[in-house]
Amino acid sequence: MADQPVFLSNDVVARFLSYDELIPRLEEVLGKFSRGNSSDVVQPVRCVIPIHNHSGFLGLMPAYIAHEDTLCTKMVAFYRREENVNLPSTQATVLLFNPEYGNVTAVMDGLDITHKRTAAVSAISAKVMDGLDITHKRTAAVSAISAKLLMPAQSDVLCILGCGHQAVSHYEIFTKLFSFKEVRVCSRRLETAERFAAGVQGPVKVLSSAKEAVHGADIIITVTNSSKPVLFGEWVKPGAHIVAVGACRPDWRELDDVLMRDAVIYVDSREGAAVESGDIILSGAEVFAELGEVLNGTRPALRNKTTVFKSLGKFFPLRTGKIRFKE
Ligand SMILES: NC(=O)C1=CN([C@@H]2O[C@H](COP(=O)(O)OP(=O)(O)OC[C@H]3O[C@@H](n4cnc5c(N)ncnc54)[C@H](O)[C@@H]3O)[C@@H](O)[C@H]2O)C=CC1
Ligand SMILES: O=C(O)C1=NCCCC1
Repeated sequence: MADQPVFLSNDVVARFLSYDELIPRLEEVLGKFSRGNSSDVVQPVRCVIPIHNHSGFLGLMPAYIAHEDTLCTKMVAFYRREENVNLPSTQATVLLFNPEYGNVTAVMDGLDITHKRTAAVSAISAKVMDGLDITHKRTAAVSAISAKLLMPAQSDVLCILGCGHQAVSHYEIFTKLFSFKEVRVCSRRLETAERFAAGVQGPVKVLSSAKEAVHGADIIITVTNSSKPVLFGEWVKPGAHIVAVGACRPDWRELDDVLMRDAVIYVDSREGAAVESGDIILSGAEVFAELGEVLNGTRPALRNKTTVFKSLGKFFPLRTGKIRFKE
């Protein structure tokens, strides 16, 4: 008879999630996923149901990695919240299974508990920064992989549009991995951007207009919960790299048609993009490659062109070998 599953709170999970380990791990899984032989890394397009009464969605994200026998699923609820609503914008839980017996061995908090309590109003508290969770770290790490592959060789200016939770993890990893001369932020409300700037550890310039914020930027990260474009092709410096993290529903946008038409489009999963990305579906843009294909060397990284990485969220890097459970 199997033991009860263990519960791993965010602070325990966080100990296993250093960016130094996350990045190579995610590169490995992204590459395997894109190999075409789907029997090794199996990750179907997530199943998402609307939570009509609360303007939210629940996504189920199962994954099996055959060569290391890892079976898990993430369950994520996400909402488009107004900033003054004291409710979380994302909640996530990860279940880890014994693949042979099918029993659950671990339940992992996918979001920091402090974050859950304080989200929205004091979203960018120092505590959130200390306890960045699976969802925030994984998403930012994949974005950093896209930047490693696709941002211009000389990238001096980083701009982040949106100043919520993902902005924090993206700021953290991008300033850790790369050296920018200037980091700019802009959010829907000036006070949110100012609170962000006061909370992060490092220099950042707050701008009140997105157009001014992105002017001349070499890399632009959109981490908003907007359903309408926040970034327009005519503002973007030719050759820039855009990491588009929000707009994970087929009728939501962050990028306009001009940008989607003029840029070379990379995704985490072609299949997922065709079903979930409003920026791709509604603009009719063609996907050029998956990040995994670039990592595998089967598609090129066109660094000299304007590139967009449309992130949708996949590939959580759990490995049972790292955490030992009694079964
Ligand atoms: N691609 C992926 O793997 C993942 C995507 N997401 C998505 O990323 C987005 C951001 O997530 P969180 O940071 O957790 O959300 P959040 O709710 O904490 O922050 C959203 C931010 O966007 C800003 N914003 C909204 N409209 C804007 C506009 N027009 N211009 C500038 N800023 C604007 C808000 O002011 C807020 O600061 C959400 O859409 C979320 O669903 C979240 C997790 C993973
Ligand atoms: O991968 C995730 O986690 C999420 N993806 C899209 C929306 C919210 C969370």
